[in-house]
Amino acid sequence: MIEFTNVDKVYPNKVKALQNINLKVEKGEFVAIIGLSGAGKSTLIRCINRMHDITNGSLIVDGIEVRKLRGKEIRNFRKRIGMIFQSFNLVTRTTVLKNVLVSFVPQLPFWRKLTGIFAKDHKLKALTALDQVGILDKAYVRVDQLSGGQQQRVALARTLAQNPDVLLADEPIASLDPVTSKQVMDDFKHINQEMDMSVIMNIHHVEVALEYADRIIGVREGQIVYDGPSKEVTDEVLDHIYKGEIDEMQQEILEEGAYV
Ligand SMILES: Nc1ncnc2c1ncn2[C@@H]1O[C@H](COP(=O)(O)OP(=O)(O)OP(=O)(O)O)[C@@H](O)[C@H]1O
Repeated sequence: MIEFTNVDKVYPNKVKALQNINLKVEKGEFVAIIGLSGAGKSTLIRCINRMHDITNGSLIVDGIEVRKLRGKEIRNFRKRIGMIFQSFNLVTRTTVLKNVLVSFVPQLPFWRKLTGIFAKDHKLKALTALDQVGILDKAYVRVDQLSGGQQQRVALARTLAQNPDVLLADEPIASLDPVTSKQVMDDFKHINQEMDMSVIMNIHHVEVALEYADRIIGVREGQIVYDGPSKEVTDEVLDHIYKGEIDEMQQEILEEGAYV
């Protein structure tokens, strides 16, 4: 379980990215975080795995007070929290399997790091993860020969190989076409349901968020302005979350209209 209590995040440049966040996410939930660019979505997600430190309040993940972790504790904690990025972060000139195996490198003894020889059980875990996202047949293919969607699946497999409790995803479909986006979102849904893994995802595509997530969190100017089931998200709720943008769009339409 993830619990934010009165969390603020102020960056060193004094930007208040999060203000008084109160939020609980239970195991197995599929949560989408939506909101305007700059609303604080990435910051919110990145506090969970301690990529960013919170400034005030308390953030507890599976009973652990995240801000109190130090050194090795942070590394061990991060293994339990999978993170998927928009940009896949893969080594494209090598095979799919090696990219998944990379996730085990921090756990290897020095001689294995040096020789690049992976243990059998790591290979097995990596191949199982590739199977879970449906690209086992690509294990020995170079990553630069895969499509964008297949590359995102490799990134997903690399994260799954660590068997995390939670999957955080920061705009995972932002650079994908609609068909590929659907495949990747189906993967997330499948993992969420079959493996009972919580998914917390930042996403700009509102219609996709509503289709796949069970719960929507709307963020505006660093604050949660909606938290509820996807089914209950109405146009009024979306207006409230995206208020600034809609007002600006209306203004632009009106101004353009004046020139017609
Ligand atoms: N490392 C940083 N240092 C200083 N300010 C930052 C940093 N990262 C983000 N910010 C600021 O914090 C606010 C929230 O940013 P954040 O990236 O969390 O928003 P977002 O909703 O994820 O935006 P987008 O959808 O464009 O990715 C913005 O005003 C942003 O400029």
